[in-house]
Amino acid sequence: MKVPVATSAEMKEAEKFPLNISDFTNLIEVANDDNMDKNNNVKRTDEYMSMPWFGIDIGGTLTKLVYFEPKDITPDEKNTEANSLRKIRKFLTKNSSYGNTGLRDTHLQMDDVDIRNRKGSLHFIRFPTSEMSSFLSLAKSKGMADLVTAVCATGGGAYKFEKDFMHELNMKLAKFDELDTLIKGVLFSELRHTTECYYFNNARDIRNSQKMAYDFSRPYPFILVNVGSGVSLLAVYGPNNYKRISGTSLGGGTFLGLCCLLTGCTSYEEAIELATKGDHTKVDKLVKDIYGGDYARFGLPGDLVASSYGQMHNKDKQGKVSREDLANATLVTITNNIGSIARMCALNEKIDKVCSLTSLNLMYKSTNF
Ligand SMILES: Nc1ncnc2c1ncn2[C@@H]1O[C@H](COP(=O)(O)OP(=O)(O)OP(=O)(O)O)[C@@H](O)[C@H]1O
Ligand SMILES: CC(C)(CO)[C@@H](O)C(=O)NCCC(=O)O
Repeated sequence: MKVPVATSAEMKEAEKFPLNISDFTNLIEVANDDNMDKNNNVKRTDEYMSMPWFGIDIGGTLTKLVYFEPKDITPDEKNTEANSLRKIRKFLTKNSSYGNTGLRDTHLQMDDVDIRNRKGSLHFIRFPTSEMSSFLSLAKSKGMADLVTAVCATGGGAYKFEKDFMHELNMKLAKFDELDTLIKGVLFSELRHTTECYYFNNARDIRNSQKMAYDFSRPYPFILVNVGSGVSLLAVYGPNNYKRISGTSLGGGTFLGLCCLLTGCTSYEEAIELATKGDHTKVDKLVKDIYGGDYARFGLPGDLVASSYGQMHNKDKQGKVSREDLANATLVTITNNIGSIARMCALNEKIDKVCSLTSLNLMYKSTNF
C-alpha cells in the first residue's frame, strides 16, 4: 500500500495553527431540510436549531448519544416549553440507565459548556449498536418523534440505520463524516482544558510511571489513532486539514471478540477485568525465551514480546495459563500492534506527536450535534 507522505509545505502550514476557539463555533450543526442535500449530508451549519439538541454516533460496536441539557432556561421559556420536551429532559438527566442496555456515563458529563450562546451540560449515553431496535422502540415510546424531525448522526450506522430511523421514528439522520467529527470532538474537549490528553512518563517502567497532562495547545501536526471496533490512523495538519493514512482491522472489536472466544467471558467489562489480573508472559514467547536474554545487537530487550501467543502451541503450557493470562495477552497483542503501526505512520509522515483515542477506556470521540 502506498502511504501518502506530508510535503514540507504541508508541515510548515500545519505548524502555524494554534488551537483556536473560533474553529469550533460550528459544533452545533443544524439538521433541517434546507441544510441537507438529497442524501441527508449536512451542507450548512449556521442556523438556529430548536431544542432538544442531540447527536448520535452509531459505531460498529457502541452507539454513543450526546444530549445538551440547557441550564439557562428563562421563566418565559419554561412556561412555553412543550410538556414532552420537559419530560424528555427529565428522563435523560434524572436516570443513569435506560431500557436494558442503555447507560449514562455520569463521570464524563461536561458542565458549564457554552454552545450556540446557550449554557448547559453535555450528557453522554451509550448502548450496544446491536440493541438499535430496542433503542428505537424506547425513543418512540418517549415521544422523541414528536419533538425532533432530524437528528445529527455520525459513524457507519448513520448510513446503515437511516431507513430504520425514518421508518420507526419518522426521523431523518443528518449525516456527518465520522472522521471529521472525530477531530472536532478531540479539539473541542481539549479546548476545555480537561486534560483528557495525557501521557505516561517513564513508560518503559509502567508500574513506576505517572500519568501526566499533555500540553495540546499547539497540536498540529499530529497523528490521531482512533481505536474503535477497527482502527483508523489520521495525519492531522490543521482543524480542517487531515488525511486517513492507514488502518487496521485488529482493534477493540478484535480484543473483545478474541477474549470472548478464549476465556468464555461475555462482556467488555469482564474482559477488561480479566486482562487487568493476567500475565501475558505465560502466553507469549519473549525475546529471552528465544535468546536466553537480550538480543543486544539490535536493541531488543529480553522482556520484549517476540511472538504473541507464541507458547500456546505447547499442550503443557496451554494447561498452565489462566483465563486472566489469555485476556492480558490479547490486550497486549492488540495494543502492541496498534502501537507499532502508529509508530510506522509517524515515521513515514515525519510527525512526532501521536494521539490515541479509544473507547477501550471509554473516552467519547464525538461531540457533534
Ligand atoms: N461497554 C462496552 N461494550 C463493548 N465494547 C466496549 C465497551 N467499552 C469499551 N469497549 C471497547 O470499545 C470498542 C468500541 O469502541 P468505539 O465505540 O470507539 O467503536 P465503534 O464506534 O463502535 O466502532 P467503529 O468506529 O470501528 O465503527 C469495543 O470494540 C471494545 O473493545
Ligand atoms: C471502518 C471504520 C472506519 C468504521 O469506523 C473502522 O472500523 C476502521 O477504520 N477499520 C479498519 C479498516 C482498515 O483495515 O483500514
